[in-house]
This record gives sequence, C-alpha cells and structure tokens, in this order.
Amino acid sequence: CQTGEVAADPQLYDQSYLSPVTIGNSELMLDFDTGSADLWCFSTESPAVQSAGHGLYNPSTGTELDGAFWDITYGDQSAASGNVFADKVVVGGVTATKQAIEAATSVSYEFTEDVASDGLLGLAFSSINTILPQPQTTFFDTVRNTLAKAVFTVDLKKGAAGSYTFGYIDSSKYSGAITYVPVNTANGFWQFTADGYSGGGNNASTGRGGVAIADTGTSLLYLPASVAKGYYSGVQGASFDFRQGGYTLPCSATPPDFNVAIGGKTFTVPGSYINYAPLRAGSSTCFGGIQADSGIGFSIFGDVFLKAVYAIFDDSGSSPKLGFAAQ
Ligand SMILES: O=C(NNC1=NCCC1)c1ccc(Br)cc1
Repeated sequence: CQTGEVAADPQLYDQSYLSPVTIGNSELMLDFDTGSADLWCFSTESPAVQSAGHGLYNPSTGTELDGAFWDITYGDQSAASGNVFADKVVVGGVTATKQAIEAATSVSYEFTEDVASDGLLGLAFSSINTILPQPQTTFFDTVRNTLAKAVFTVDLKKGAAGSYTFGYIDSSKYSGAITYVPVNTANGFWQFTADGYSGGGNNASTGRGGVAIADTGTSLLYLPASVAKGYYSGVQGASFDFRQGGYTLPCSATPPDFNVAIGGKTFTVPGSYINYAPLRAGSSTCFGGIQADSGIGFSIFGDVFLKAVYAIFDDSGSSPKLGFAAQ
C-alpha cells in the first residue's frame, strides 16, 4: 500500500505551484492541476525555441504509444500538444510503473515563458484526458488501487511551500472537522456546490451559492459577477478595469476577509490573499484575487481559495467527494 508526499513550491505571486516528479530517469518540476487530466512535459522532441530553459523528458527510456497523440487547451487559452509514451513516474515515493507520458511537440507561449515549469500533472477525472484515439489514465487513477486509500490532498500556502499527499490524509495539516460535499463528475472536474458567500461590500451575505470546481491549476478565485461586484463595492479604490480584464485595487489596500459557506461550514479567505499582485512589477495598482466567473459556466475555486484550506480529493467511496478543513 503506497502513500507519499511531495512539496508544492510557489512561483512568483503564487501564480502556480510546482512539484518534483521523476519521469523515466529525469526529475522534472510539474504544475499539479486538479482542473485537467493530462500529464505532459517538455521533451527532447519539443522544438528548442519552445523548450529553451525547461527540463526535458527523454522518451528513450519509455515505450511509444503508437498512433496516440494529444492536444489540450486550458481555460486561460494556453495550449500544448504532442505524442505519447509509457514510462515510470514517481511522485513523493508513489510509483506508477507504466504511466502515459504526453511529450510536447508544440506548446503556447505561456508555457515557453514559464521557464520554472516543465509541464503539468493532471488530477481531474480521466474522462477528460485528451489522448486520442484512446484516452489514458491520470497518475492518480493509474496508482489509485495501490494506494492505502484512494485519496489525494492539497495543502497550498500563501508565499510558502505547501504539499500534496497521495494515499492518506495528514491530520497535522488541518484543524477542526473536515466538511465533505458530493462531487458531480459529469464535466470531468472536481465539481461541487457552494452554499453562499459573504464579506466585503456584500457582507449582507449573498445567500445564493452556485456550482464550482476545485482547480489547483487556476491562480485566482472566480465567482458569480454579482458576488465579485458586491465584494469590491466595500473596497476603497477598487474598480473593474476592462483594459486589465478584471477588478483592480490599490496595492496599499488590505481588503476585507471573504467567507465561503460549503457543506454548512464557513471557510475564510484572508483579505490579504485578495490583494493578489501588482499589474506589472513596481506598479501601485494590484490585480484582485477575486474575479467574476462570467462566461466560464461555473465558479473556479483556484489557488487564492485553496491556500486558505486543507482540501481532500477523495475517490475512495462509491462516489467521489471533496473535503475541506481550516488550515
Ligand atoms: O484549465 C483549467 N485549469 N488548469 C489550468 N489552467 C491554466 C493551466 C492549467 C480550467 C479548468 C476548468 C475551468 Br471551468 C477553467 C479552467
């Protein structure tokens, strides 16, 4: 029965978190993403102009999955594509002897520019894996029957290293009880329903919750437009800046805490997490950590929320469930 733990190292402004993964005989830094289901990495097959500065997977240690290819586009419109190999993957001591490795032969500029990241490790449901003609399993699905318990946990932190665990829940990582809610897997995401929100200008709690996904691959917290608008109405100097594509606020502001009710329990995102980052280095205007989820279809509980809680992604029962506890 395998269990393991791996660090989640924050990148600048906690834009993403990277974890070491051994693939074949190279160690790469991957962005663990509960919002997608492909494990891909830069490889010796990637064009040098795209892979410069990145760690590379050398498929010579693997077995090519003949005729298989993949092509993914993320919510932020970043994209990657390539071909497929089977190889050994080790994450925090948990070993998948034959994991589908998606070697990139083309990536969009967002990935080329992010030289700290060598690829992504998807932790959504394998139903949305993009490999054709036959989708393959995520790392978690590949190893889940060998885990002590079919769960993984997410403990992200603001500006500090957090961790992912596989196969067990670490009681030292949270306080109080874990609140579990059911997951709807129809869209392939860890999708749940939030009961309601309060804090900021909408302290008169907007009782209406809504459908949301838990997504470690998204940096911010995307909420119904009315909730985001209400929150910032209580923040001096905050406004919706259509040129920046979202709410901005003075970097000198300490916004109010924001509360989310899930499963009848309230979880608080400290206001400081919502003064996210300067628009550009040295700017005194910052981008808000809460933004409107307009046009997406549901809310996205990205890193701004996840770094305020301990999250349990549990597929050990008859149907998947999400657990949240105070950190
Ligand atoms: O792509 C998504 N999450 N992961 C990543 N984003 C950027 C790189 C990785 C994503 C998933 C579902 C929804 Br709804 C919106 C966004």
